[in-house]
Parts: sequence; C-alpha cells; structure tokens
Amino acid sequence: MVSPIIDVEHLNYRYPQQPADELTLRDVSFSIAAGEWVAIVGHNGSGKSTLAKNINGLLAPASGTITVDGQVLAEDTVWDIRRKIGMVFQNPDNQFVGATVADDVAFGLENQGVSREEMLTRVPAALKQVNMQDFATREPARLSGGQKQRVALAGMIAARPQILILDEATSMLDPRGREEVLATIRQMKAASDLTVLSITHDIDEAASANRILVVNDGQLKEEGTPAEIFKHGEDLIKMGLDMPYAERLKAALKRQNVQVPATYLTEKGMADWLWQLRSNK
Ligand SMILES: Nc1ncnc2c1ncn2[C@@H]1O[C@H](COP(=O)(O)OP(=O)(O)OP(=O)(O)O)[C@@H](O)[C@H]1O
Repeated sequence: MVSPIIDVEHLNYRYPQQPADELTLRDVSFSIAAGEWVAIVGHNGSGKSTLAKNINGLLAPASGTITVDGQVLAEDTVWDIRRKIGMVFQNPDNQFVGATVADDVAFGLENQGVSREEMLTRVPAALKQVNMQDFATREPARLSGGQKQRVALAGMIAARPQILILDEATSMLDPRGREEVLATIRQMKAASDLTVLSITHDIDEAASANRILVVNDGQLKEEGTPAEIFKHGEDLIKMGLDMPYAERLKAALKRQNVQVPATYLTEKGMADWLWQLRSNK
C-alpha cells in the first residue's frame, strides 16, 4: 500500500467505567492510504464511533498505536493531527458554536488562521455546495436535523481537511439529500487528495467506498472491496448493513428457484443478467 495516511496498530480501548477485563475495541489494526475512501460498517454498539474518536484523539487508547500522516498520536501531537481531520457526527447539535449558520461555517477557518477575505469566498461556496446558501444568516439551533447535518458538512468543506471522518453524517438526510452530499464529497475528493472514512449503515454510501471494514463486537472482522463484501448476500444484515437492491432481488429470485449468479452484481450487472435470462427463454 502507498504511504498510509492512517495506520492503526493493535488498538485496544476501554471506557473508564468499564471493568478491567472488558474492552470496547480489541486488537484493531488497519491502514488507510491517502486518497482512499473507506467505509466502516457494523451493528449498533460494535465500536465504530469509539474507533473514530480514537483516531482523532478524542479518546485515548488503553494500548496500541495510531499514526496519522506520519505522526504518532500522543498528547503533544493531538492538536496537529486534529487540524488535519474534519469530523462530522450523526447528531450535529453538539457541534454548533456560531450564532448564525455562516459564523458557524467560518469558525473552523478562524481557528486555522484563514484570512477574512478568503473566508468571504470559502463560506458561501461551502454553503452552496450543500444547498444551504439561503440560510447563511439563520440560527443553527432552529434548523431541521437534515439542515444541521448540511451545515456541519459545509464547515468541513470550507476547512478543507486532509481527512474527513463521517460518523453517520448523512443519516438525517432523505435519499436525495444523501446523494447530493455524497456527490459533494466525491467532488471534494476529485479536487484534492482527500481521504474519507465513513461510518455508515447506508448501503449506497458503503458502495461509494474503495474499501469496507466490518467491525463486530469491538473487533475488525473483515475488510474488502464493496464487491467482495456485498457477495455475502443475506449475511450482510448480520454485519449491520442493508442489502443492496440487486442482492435483495437475487435472494427473492432464488426463493422462486431461479438460478442466480453467485457473484455480486451491481444494478447494471443485474439488469444485463435479467435481459440475458429473458432472451435465453
Ligand atoms: N461514553 C461512553 N461511556 C461508556 N460506554 C460507552 C460510551 N460510548 C459508547 N459506549 C459503549 O461502547 C460500545 C461501542 O459504542 P460505539 O458508539 O462506539 O458503537 P457504534 O458501533 O458507533 O454504534 P452506533 O452505530 O450505535 O453509533 C457500546 O457498547 C456503547 O454502549
């Protein structure tokens, strides 16, 4: 793998109130290359958010090493590392600091020492990218859940981090809003060497990734490309993922005793196969 931007080695994590013989994360190791988009999937409570919070130093591991962009995470490197990582959580309520939407988006830039002139370009552009340009002077607290998620994302877009960690960050959006946000992230990736780590239950978001990591009960159980992971068919539900539409259709056809291909099919692949099936009759 070319120069990993995130390297996690034998990470163990225990919450302070946990008994000494219990761990929330157990011996988790993986690497992410710069510019990769990796999805982390798994059941509720499997430890995904805990993992994300360890990576940006919000939580400190019991043991193990986390290296971000060549720096080993420790007390004296945590602020440097955090500047490189943008993080958007499921519940954006806890993330607002500005009196208005525009102030809030600008806040991270102020911390980075971005000039006022530059802010006047970046803030409206970021709000436009998430379709919130008409809300610049509104109070963040009065927005809907989906709108708050968009504003939190705009803050990240404006700050241009090297690494973006999305923790169920599109969960409050409707399918169209989610697709728009994913398209924005794809654009950000195309424009820079952005690395994306997305914790998600959404199959389309996972399908957008280069690689999927499956976390179960605090351990990394599996990793592979979306095609490799989606081959699990109905077992995907056990992994905390929905099934892609093509896999659900395959399962339904199998129940009707139709011989279906064992390999994973994209929607296009499924459409082609269905045509072929029809013309073979
Ligand atoms: N602040 C905390 N103190 C103690 N235990 C916690 C804390 N936060 C999470 N946990 C526990 O750690 C485990 C992992 O939680 P975590 O939030 O990392 O899971 P998750 O996979 O992100 O779940 P979800 O999909 O619901 O967000 C759970 O058993 C949870 O109850």
